[in-house]
Amino acid sequence: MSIPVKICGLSTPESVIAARDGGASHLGFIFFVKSPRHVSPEQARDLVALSGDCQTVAVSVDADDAYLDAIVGTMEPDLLQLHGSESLERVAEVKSRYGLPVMKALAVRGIDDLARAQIYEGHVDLLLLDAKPPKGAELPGGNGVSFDWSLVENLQSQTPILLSGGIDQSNVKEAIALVRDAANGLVGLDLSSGVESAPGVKDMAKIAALLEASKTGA
Ligand SMILES: O=C(O)c1ccccc1NCC(=O)[C@H](O)[C@H](O)COP(=O)(O)O
Repeated sequence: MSIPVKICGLSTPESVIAARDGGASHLGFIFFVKSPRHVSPEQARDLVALSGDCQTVAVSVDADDAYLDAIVGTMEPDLLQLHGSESLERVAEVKSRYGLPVMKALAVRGIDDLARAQIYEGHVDLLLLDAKPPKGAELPGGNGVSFDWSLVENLQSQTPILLSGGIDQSNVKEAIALVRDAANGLVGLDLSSGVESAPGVKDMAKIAALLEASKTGA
């Protein structure tokens, strides 16, 4: 049985097509200028035109209304991923302003970070558990590092969760097994660097291989 997989940081038609045809459930587009994966709302709109049946996700970091207005109005995403330190109040504002489902990303290093995830329960449509960025990192996500996945055993969430951070060919089998065995809310995976040949450069063969693994678990 295949599990939902979001491929994030797509910025070219080739990579969108590879993710779409490989069976990705969600396609993520990054709106964060410091990221090598950053796209403009207009670029995202053109890429979304190739997205087929995939859910399209606009990833922003503590964005203000003006920027979100431009993103939503131009690209028309299916889902908003908030990858900064957005409060519950800000999440509620965003949900009501755009009428779109919201996925809140949370940075995890230790057990206390998972406790914070519970705060968003019932207020967001999806949660994404990502690794805390390494010291000095410029990006809040897309760093290719994992957190200790054994921590998710402590989780009990009614809100569906995507597992993220440093998933690649070397550990995807373990990640899939975690999702398949989970009775705690984990429903799928999210990844970016693990299907790249260099930061921001997606590798079509890696995308195809990872998505194939998500179907077979092998
Ligand atoms: O990927 C980025 O460059 C990025 C920049 C700013 C905010 C979020 C970002 N990525 C969000 C994602 O959903 C990534 O897929 C997630 O962090 C996992 O990335 P990776 O560890 O590289 O698989």
